[in-house]
Amino acid sequence: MNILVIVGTESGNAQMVGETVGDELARLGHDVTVVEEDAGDLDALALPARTAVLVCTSTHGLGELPDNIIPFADALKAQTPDLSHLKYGIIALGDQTYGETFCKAGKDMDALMAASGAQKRGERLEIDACTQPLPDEDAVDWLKDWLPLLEG
Ligand SMILES: Cc1cc2nc3c(=O)[nH]c(=O)nc-3n(C[C@H](O)[C@H](O)[C@H](O)COP(=O)(O)O)c2cc1C
Repeated sequence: MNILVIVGTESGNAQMVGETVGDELARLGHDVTVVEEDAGDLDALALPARTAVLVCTSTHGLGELPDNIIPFADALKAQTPDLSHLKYGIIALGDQTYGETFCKAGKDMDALMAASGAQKRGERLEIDACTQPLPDEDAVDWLKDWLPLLEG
């Protein structure tokens, strides 16, 4: 499958998770692209050619998107592309001690993908940095359950 991984990160954790997931997808024989910047140019993302998009983002500020994923979010809001052919999943990194804004960027990206018509597959993975020092392990476990859901 042709899978695009879009990373939102401030200090590298979600980047590590996105790259690990990308490596695993490639190892399994998928055609994978991991995008960590300049995702605001939707044409360059070749979305019509993709089977699925996996958004892997942390949350910063008080529930805000990391800077590097804001152009992608803004492009979705401004252009409202028809992504109804795409399946998507969300891996959200956060910290429970932030309370109400726990993993909010992941939740916001989830809503934006759904608003563009993309079809959600699986539950959003929410990784708590406080209790999970190895977020990439959780992500690879989650990926094993997510991939079969893309078949249908
Ligand atoms: C300044 C700051 C603000 C944060 N705000 C939130 C937040 O509102 N909600 C949340 O769930 N996590 C929050 N976090 C936790 C990060 O999302 C978490 O540490 C994550 O692993 C960082 O991933 P990154 O290195 O990819 O940016 C915040 C972390 C920092 C340093």
